[in-house]
Amino acid sequence: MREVWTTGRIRAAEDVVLARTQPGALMRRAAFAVSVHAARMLRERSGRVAGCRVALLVGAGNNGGDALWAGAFLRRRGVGVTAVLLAPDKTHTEGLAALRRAGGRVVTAADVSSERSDGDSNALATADLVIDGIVGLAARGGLRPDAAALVERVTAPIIAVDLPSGVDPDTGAVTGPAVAAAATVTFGAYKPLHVLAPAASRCGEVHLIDIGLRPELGEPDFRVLDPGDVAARLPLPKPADDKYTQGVVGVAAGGSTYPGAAVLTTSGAVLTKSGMVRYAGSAADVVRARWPEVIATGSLSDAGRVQAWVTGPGLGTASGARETVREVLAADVPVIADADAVNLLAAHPDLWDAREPGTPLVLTPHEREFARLAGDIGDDHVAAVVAAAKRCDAVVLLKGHSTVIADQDGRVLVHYTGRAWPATAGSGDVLSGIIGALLAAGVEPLFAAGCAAWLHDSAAAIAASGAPTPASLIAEAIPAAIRALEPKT
Ligand SMILES: NC(=O)C1=CN([C@@H]2O[C@H](COP(=O)(O)OP(=O)(O)OC[C@H]3O[C@@H](n4cnc5c(N)ncnc54)[C@H](OP(=O)(O)O)[C@@H]3O)[C@@H](O)[C@H]2O)[C@@H](O)CC1
Ligand SMILES: Nc1ncnc2c1ncn2[C@@H]1O[C@H](COP(=O)(O)OP(=O)(O)O)[C@@H](O)[C@H]1O
Ligand SMILES: [K+]
Repeated sequence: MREVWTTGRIRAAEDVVLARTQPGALMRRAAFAVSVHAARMLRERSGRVAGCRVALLVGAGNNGGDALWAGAFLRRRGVGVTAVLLAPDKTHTEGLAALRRAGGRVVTAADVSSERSDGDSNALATADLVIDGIVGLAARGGLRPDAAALVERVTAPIIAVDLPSGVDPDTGAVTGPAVAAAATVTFGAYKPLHVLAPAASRCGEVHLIDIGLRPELGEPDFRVLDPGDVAARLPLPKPADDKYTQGVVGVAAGGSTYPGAAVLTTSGAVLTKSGMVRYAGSAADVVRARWPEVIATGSLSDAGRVQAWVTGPGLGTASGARETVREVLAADVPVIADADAVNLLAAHPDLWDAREPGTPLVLTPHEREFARLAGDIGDDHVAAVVAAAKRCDAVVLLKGHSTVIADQDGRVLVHYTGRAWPATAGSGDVLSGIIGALLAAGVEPLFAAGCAAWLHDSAAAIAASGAPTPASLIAEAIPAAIRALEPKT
């Protein structure tokens, strides 16, 4: 499980560690790691390290200090290094002295922008690699114009120190010009921007360097599940199981207007776990035709017992749909409410009263549904989802390029995909079915949502395999996504 801390928490831990270490030791350790990754990138891209040229973009603070020290270490390996200073009066003193001692060159941003053609002012044009030390944890807003102008001139790959400059470290928002790095070397802990869209897509591969902060960090602000975490929670049939003991999933979705939603949601449920799936609604015939093993009935009252209900996809918002949501919420089993069920809950506050207190509820809005349910999402998606989860007394999963999930206790999981294959009509229906299957099997709601987001993305990647894929094929790839996890049977 990858653990993530916000910058305030990281700063506090740094203060403790700084107080007991030699001045500058932490920075040198961080910078040395940057130099190692920079050298590796140089070797991979040009087959050598000595003789290559590296330009450093150096801002006003310690992030610039890291870049300067990294430059000094690279000089020792025979790299030609030129530092481009954005704030010559505020440049990190020891870092600058170290680079100069090592034989590095130093120019100002103004020199580079003046288009002179001597070697130093050409540093950006001739660099094999650029190290971004403009701004780190202190970053606020997009790059300022002088920094943005410098970055615009870069053609070589960029290695970002701690984070790509110009992105918001705590929200991952990108509100102005920002660096797009080929790789990022970060220190002490992952920060939110490394796993939150859109900033995460500007990091390249992220390398975490231990600088001794972990013991001082405490509980993480949020977590990212890895394949092992998902595999450990997947419900697989045990020798003593029968079709009922594994938890029966009920699907109350779709209908005569949107029979496809009924099929896609049911597919997600059928393919995620063994046992039984029931369907209740006016698309019963279509569902039965696609999945003969599903027990399909025309109405909820005939549906029989289930251990979790999935509702919302393709349901519509007419009075019949409202009654379906009300009945499902009153059923005293965990419920996953998606799409129209979210819209109905937003539009008809009385529906909340139908819910049995304490019964798990997972809400899975996309951004527009979230806005109807809980107001404008703003830049800080994690804070907005945490607040909504508390207010709704539910697990809330916000869909998107990074999926953000929170429960009513403030625990947060984030899934960053880095691929956009699931952005296709009906894929949310499949996700609902997966969540329903995991809820029915007794997986804790926060992790049912988290594992489902992971499985869904993995199934989409397998189905797509480099070309666009429809939601039906995402569902069909669920077994392959599960097999790839090699869960213990
Ligand atoms: N603490 C430690 O032990 C260790 C810390 N380490 C390193 O320190 C980094 C944090 O350093 P930091 O706190 O000195 O600030 P930093 O991020 O360099 O910002 C510098 C200045 O940039 C400016 N600025 C702000 N926004 C901007 C924008 N959008 N565009 C352009 N400029 C902008 C603003 O200056 P202003 O111009 O407002 O005076 C700000 O003060 C951390 O990320 C890690 O790399 C490692 O060495 C490990 C050990
Ligand atoms: N840009 C994106 N990158 C990756 N995944 C995305 C992106 N946009 C949407 N998704 C995912 O695709 C699914 C879309 O769900 P949803 O919006 O409910 O679609 P539908 O209602 O058509 O089924 C969600 O799982 C969401 O997280
Ligand atoms: K940076």
